[in-house]
Order: sequence, then structure tokens, then C-alpha cells
Amino acid sequence: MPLVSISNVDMRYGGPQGTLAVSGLDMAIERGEFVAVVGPSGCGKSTLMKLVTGLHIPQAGVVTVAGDRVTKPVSIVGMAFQNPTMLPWRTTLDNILLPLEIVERHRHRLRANKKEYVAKAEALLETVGLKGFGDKFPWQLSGGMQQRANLCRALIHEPELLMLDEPFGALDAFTREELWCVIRDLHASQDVTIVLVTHDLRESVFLADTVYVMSARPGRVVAEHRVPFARPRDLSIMYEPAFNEMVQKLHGEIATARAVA
Ligand SMILES: Nc1ncnc2c1ncn2[C@@H]1O[C@H](COP(=O)(O)OP(=O)(O)OP(=O)(O)O)[C@@H](O)[C@H]1O
Repeated sequence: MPLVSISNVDMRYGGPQGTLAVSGLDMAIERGEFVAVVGPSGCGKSTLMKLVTGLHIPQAGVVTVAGDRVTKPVSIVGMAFQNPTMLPWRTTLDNILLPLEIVERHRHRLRANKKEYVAKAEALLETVGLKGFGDKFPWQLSGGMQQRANLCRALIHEPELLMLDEPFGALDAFTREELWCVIRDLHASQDVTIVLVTHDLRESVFLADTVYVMSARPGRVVAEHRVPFARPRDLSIMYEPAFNEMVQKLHGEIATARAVA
């Protein structure tokens, strides 16, 4: 059974006459898979994220996560967005622990095993290359470092599913590539399923096992590609012709999706 299943989903904003954001959306995401979702602007990529995390409930069709129909926010999911939104008055470590303080189920465990969770946050910081930065405040970190810490915060409760909505969009090209490697390594080491929404086609091909292409609004899946490159992948793969051919193919499909809109 797939970890995430989206079957024939319609999502409309603003009542019966409102904007139909996605229509007839189908997707099946296996445990451990790394999925990237690309498509023209406004095609419903963020809507898809909100449907899977239970922030929106569709008017038609069914979304299931780990076999359960999604009817409310899903607890086995971690999320990271373009802007890290760390709380400036808390240290990086305390920002990472924040979800555990907020979610009732974790709160007791955090109180009982604070040391264990601090050690876990520190281990995550080390994994993303921020060893020793836990006591710094977010405003003392660069944008790339904040996004690394943000990833730790999304992973602190050991989610089965990590949803990333344009997490690297605000970063410069070099920092972005560094973070691709961080995500690649997290996926390899953390036993987590990842769904990444992105406008960056190279990012999608470098990171994903499967790339879904969505149509213009109302969004639905118009193409699904298996990425054939073996793991672990090195950034140098981006200079290989087969990599660039795949990026160009995706580019062409999105241009077509935009044109038929
Ligand atoms: N709360 C809302 N009320 C009305 N319309 C909305 C709402 N949220 C999104 N939409 C519309 O639904 C469509 C899909 O939005 P969504 O944010 O999912 O697209 P997206 O693919 O993530 O966009 P982008 O690529 O620009 O980030 C868009 O046309 C948007 O204008």
C-alpha cells in the first residue's frame, strides 16, 4: 500500500463558484520514495501539499496517508517552506524543539526525556552541517543556515513523511546546491519519504526518484517520470547529457501545460 494516495481529488477555494485549484488529481507515493512535483505557476502545487497534510480537505476524491483517510491535520508529517520563520527570541536548538512543545502528544515525552530530545536535535544539527550552532539565535545565522535548521525542526518528531514547499527558493545558487546535498543525505540516512514542490527542474531531477508534472490550473498530473540515475548522486551528474535531456524534457512539458491553459 502506498504511504500517500491521492485519488481523483478536486479542491475548490471560496465556495461552489470559487477557484478550482486542482481537479482529478491522482498520485501514489511509496514509502521511502523521493517525489518532486513541478508545474506552471499557480497549478496547485501548494494546494497538493495542504491536501496531503490535512490543512485542506478536498470537496471530491480521497487522500489517504499511511492507510488513513485524511480528514484533519496529519501528525506523521513534517513540513518546511521557503521562509524558515524561526522565532527570533529562541535559540536555534529551542526553535528545533518547538514542535515537540506545541503538539500535545509530544509535550509529555519532551518533559520526561528532555535530554534525549536535545541530543537528537544536536545530532540532526550535525547531520545538516550545523554542529555547535544550537545556542545561536536564528538572526545570527545566514539564510542557508536557517534553512538547514528549519529542516531539523521539520524532522525532530521523526515524521514518516517530509513535505518541502520550495524550501530553497530564496537562496543563492551555491547555497541551494549545498542544501540539495543535505536533503539527499537526510533522505539516505533518515528513512523518510519526501515530497518536494519546486520550480527548479534541475533540483527535481537531482533529488527525486519520481517527478510529477502538473497541468495549469485546475492542476492534475500530466506526466510521471522515473529518474533513472543511480544513488548516491553527485552534483557533477548535472553536467551529464542524460541529466540535461531530462531537464529539457520537463521544461518542454511545462511549456506545453502553460500553453494549453
Ligand atoms: N485561499 C485561496 N483562495 C482562492 N484561491 C486560491 C487560494 N489558494 C490558492 N488559490 C488559487 O488556487 C490556485 C492554486 O494555488 P497554489 O498555491 O496551490 O498553486 P502553486 O502551484 O503552489 O502556485 P505557485 O507556483 O505560484 O507557488 C492558484 O490559482 C491560486 O490563485
